[in-house]
Amino acid sequence: MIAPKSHSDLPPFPDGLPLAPIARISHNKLLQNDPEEAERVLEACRTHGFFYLDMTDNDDGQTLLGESEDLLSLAYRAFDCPAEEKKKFALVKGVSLFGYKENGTIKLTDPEKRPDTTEFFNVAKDHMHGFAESRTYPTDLTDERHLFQAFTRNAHETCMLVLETLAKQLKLAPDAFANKNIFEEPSGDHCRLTHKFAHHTDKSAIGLPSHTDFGSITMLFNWLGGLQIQSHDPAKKGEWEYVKPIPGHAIINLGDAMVTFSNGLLQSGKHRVIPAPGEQAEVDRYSIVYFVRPHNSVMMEPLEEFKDLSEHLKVAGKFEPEGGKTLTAGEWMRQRSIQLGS
Ligand SMILES: O=C(O)CCC(=O)C(=O)O
Ligand SMILES: [Fe+2]
Repeated sequence: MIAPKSHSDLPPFPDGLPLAPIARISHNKLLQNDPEEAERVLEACRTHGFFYLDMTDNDDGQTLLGESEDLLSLAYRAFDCPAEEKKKFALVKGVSLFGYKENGTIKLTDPEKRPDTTEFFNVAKDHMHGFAESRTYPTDLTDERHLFQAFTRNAHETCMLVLETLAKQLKLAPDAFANKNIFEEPSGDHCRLTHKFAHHTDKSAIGLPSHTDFGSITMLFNWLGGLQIQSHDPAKKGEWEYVKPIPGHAIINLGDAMVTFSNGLLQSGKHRVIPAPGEQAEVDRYSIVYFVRPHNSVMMEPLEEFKDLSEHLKVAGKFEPEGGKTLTAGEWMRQRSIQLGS
């Protein structure tokens, strides 16, 4: 294991690579209801479905940054144990999204059938808060229950600020999206710790194959490059561009559930993880992710206000619910997780 000890130990992100031109949004301005910043959030979510959130400019943001660093240290410890130990906590595909996913799994929709080089621990918000009966997790993780509780609550709140901003910009009730993602209701919300091995003998392997997240909104903290999204510039359409990590900034992206709720007005950006560029490729890569997913009883259909948009747009992932009927979020998540292989 080649784990960095802090930001200052990390090799630099090289110059001269194609960077995704995604907006930098101020968390503080969103908290202050700044109308121009709100407009920029809507624009980002109608185009890339991705933006940076500057968390350095207010106390809540600083708290979350601190918690993400604490979870990074925890991730170093949690993954640094024998594979056999970690596999005792394996998630069961099609049954539950929560638990350990080893590297080397293959996404069913990946045309090239490449194995991935990333292992995960998916830790359910409901298990950490006692909103649902918990599965087992390694004691390294359960010993940090309070950290998971604080991080998931704060990350959820920040994600709800984004959803409220979008709802207001779209002239909906402020809670039109937030009320589909109620913190205390059973849902697929979880914190994911990821670890990508620096060196891999299988040259066909990829960090994470291209995908869209399938929940409502994702908040991501990473420290090394490798994350890429596809360009929206018509001249470069489909070309992959790096989302360079910026210290003190989270990366926010929308998932397919928001595409469904908005009937295609809002976008879920396709993304993937490849080996970190330049010297960064020599270091194991970790990320800390919080996924907000609609709570299990929500119907996966457009909001009333968007039902008559002339054309019903399909979600970005090639996902069609079985039988074409409207699913509850619980069933939708189950079907998507089987397809994703994670
Ligand atoms: O690690 C990253 O930068 C992205 C992770 C990701 O896309 C995911 O876990 O869905
Ligand atoms: Fe993702």
